[in-house]
Amino acid sequence: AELTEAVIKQALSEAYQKYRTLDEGKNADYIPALAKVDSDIYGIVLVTTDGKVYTQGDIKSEVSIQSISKVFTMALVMDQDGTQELVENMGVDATGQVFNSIVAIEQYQGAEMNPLVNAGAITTTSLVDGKDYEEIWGKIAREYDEFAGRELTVLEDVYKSEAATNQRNRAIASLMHAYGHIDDNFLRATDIYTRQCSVGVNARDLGIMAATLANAGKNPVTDQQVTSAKNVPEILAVMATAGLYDDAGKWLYKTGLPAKSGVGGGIIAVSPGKFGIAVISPPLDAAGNSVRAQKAIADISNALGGNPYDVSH
Ligand SMILES: NC(=O)CC[C@H](N)C(=O)O
Repeated sequence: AELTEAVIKQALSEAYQKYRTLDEGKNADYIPALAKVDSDIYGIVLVTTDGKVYTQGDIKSEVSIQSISKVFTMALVMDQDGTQELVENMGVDATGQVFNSIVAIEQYQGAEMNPLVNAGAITTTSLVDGKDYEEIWGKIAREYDEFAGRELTVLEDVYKSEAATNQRNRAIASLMHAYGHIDDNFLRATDIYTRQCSVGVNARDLGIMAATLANAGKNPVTDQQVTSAKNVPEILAVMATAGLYDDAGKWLYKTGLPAKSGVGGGIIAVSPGKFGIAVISPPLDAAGNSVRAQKAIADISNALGGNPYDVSH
């Protein structure tokens, strides 16, 4: 199908209606504040690489970005240090394990994994240069703002709730320190990581962030080059192999799209050169991926010929 306005609107509206009453999955509850988020929030946003924004449902409610943030800190570190740094530190391979796996760290002493699982992500955050917490946080926050095209804020209740209950992530950071991947500031890195996960985003923000990746690192709404174009194929490769954790294979099989989920209920997906798409819906499946978001994105992308491996249309 050609990507006309009518075709896009139709695909969004069909997927929105089809899954509105779906009653599967449940909110993440290992971070207490997430259990309290309204499970009925449901919004879909598709942004084309020429900057047109299409929306359905709730595009105002903010949820915490959670693991989707990992993609944008990865981009920041690639711009700072070049693209080899991460490969040499924690690697760019799927773990086949849950996102906060300790087994995956033990297996190769913190190597042979990737920046999109907790161990690799906290390590990536630890690599952002800066003289103190404030300077490092400022760089991360600015990067996210530029991807979204507006100033985002931290959801302080989510931050406090996770900071009080993130013993497991502190253990992960400590192990990554023990294996020489993170320096002595591993607890500060964990705290900054927790803060980055608590940034509030609505479906529109996530759609624009995804479209910036679809558009070679240039935000198609603000026209700002946010990250170097040469980083993007490498970021998308890691999203394809590990963006939906241990279900990344199933997802890629169905859609062909590099994507990233977060336990706040958001998923972004990228059809390179065509569009970015995002859905927010908090109830998750057992792997920690939004149930409605996976279904809606798969339907919409397949209706629009978004799968880069499918050249039959
Ligand atoms: N998968 C996720 O979204 C996890 C992010 C969450 N902040 C954690 O570290 O556990």
